[in-house]
Amino acid sequence: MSARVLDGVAIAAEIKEEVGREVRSLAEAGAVPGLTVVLVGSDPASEIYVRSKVKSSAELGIASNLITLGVDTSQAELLGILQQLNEDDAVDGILVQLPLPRHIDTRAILEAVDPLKDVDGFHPVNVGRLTIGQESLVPCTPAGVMQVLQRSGIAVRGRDCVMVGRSDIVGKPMSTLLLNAGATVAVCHKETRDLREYTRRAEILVVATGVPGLITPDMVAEGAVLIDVGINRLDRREDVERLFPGNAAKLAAFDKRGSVLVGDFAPQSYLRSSAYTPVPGGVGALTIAMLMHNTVKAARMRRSLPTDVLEFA
Ligand SMILES: NC(=O)C1=CN([C@@H]2O[C@H](COP(=O)(O)OP(=O)(O)OC[C@H]3O[C@@H](n4cnc5c(N)ncnc54)[C@H](OP(=O)(O)O)[C@@H]3O)[C@@H](O)[C@H]2O)C=CC1
Ligand SMILES: Nc1nc(=O)c2c([nH]1)NC[C@@H]1CN(c3ccc(C(=O)N[C@@H](CCC(=O)O)C(=O)O)cc3)C=[N+]21
Ligand SMILES: [Mg+2]
Repeated sequence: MSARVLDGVAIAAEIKEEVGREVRSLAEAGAVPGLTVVLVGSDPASEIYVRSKVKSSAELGIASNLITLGVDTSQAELLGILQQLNEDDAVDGILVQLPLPRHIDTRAILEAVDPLKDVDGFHPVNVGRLTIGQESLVPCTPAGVMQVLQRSGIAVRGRDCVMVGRSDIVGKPMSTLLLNAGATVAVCHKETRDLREYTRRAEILVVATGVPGLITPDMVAEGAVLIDVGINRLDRREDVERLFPGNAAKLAAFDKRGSVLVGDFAPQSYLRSSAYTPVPGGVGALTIAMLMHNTVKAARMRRSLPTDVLEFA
């Protein structure tokens, strides 16, 4: 079977186009949506992501603001900044980039963001609302996966879905969205005794573990849809050779940049699928598009404007 590549970049571009139209109509009504990103410390990966969020905002006409804080910022200082942002009427969306330095209690910070401005969808109020199927701000990566499925004509209702990973930011909200959409969902993790027993049964297999090449062809049902959320940077040539035997393009990419990005699926498993999301260029591209979507949604919610015009998450 020849597998279809689900082009995350193209789908993200389509969504950004739609969100851009919403931004312009809000701006005409005098309500330019505003997004503030808070970055504590200087993790290089976080700096890249944050820059790309600010750049996308600018492209769409969202007023973005980046607050960069030193790695020694105290939890109390960060809470004080969040309180100011919660009260600032020009700020529709607040995102605190994760991971935070170890001396800061991540949960305490996520709970300090006004749920109406919580564009990550990580506040317990939004988690709860999602669970009971009420309108909420939905975590960007899982919401992006639902967009990929929907816009690629892949039905979810009644299908057997397996989610590998149970984190609060990807695995759990992803399994909730699939369940709410009518799928039968199994959620697997490190303590799952026989992972293959589950993955082999999946018609739609979503994997977010951060383990490069975890899912091998023997773990995939013929014709399954594979959604690879994992983003792993390989910086040793022998790891690239092991995961991509005979793949000249990946090796060339490695030799050019000194590292490559890979997902959680061994590439040979794609051959058994009917469709799959590549890494890079798959789910990752959707995350930022959905952040832009959530910022506009937050702007509309806070002004009691209808959100159904853009309700696709
Ligand atoms: N595309 C995007 O936009 C995004 C991509 N990511 C990427 O997705 C991946 C996951 O992120 P995140 O959810 O934050 O990661 P976490 O580390 O928080 O969670 C990983 C999950 O995978 C499970 N897991 C790990 N190893 C195995 C294994 N060998 N077998 C079965 N389950 C396993 C863990 O199980 P247990 O709970 O038992 O420990 C855990 O539930 C990462 O690669 C990350 O970079 C993340 C966010 C956005
Ligand atoms: N509060 C918070 N919210 C987040 O949403 C959040 C976070 N913290 N911390 C880190 C993770 C990771 N994340 C990604 C964003 C964009 C890409 C992305 O654009 N990926 C592209 C390009 C990747 C590249 O070339 O480097 C791709 O996969 O094709 C990936 C991953 C958001 N996260
Ligand atoms: Mg912590």
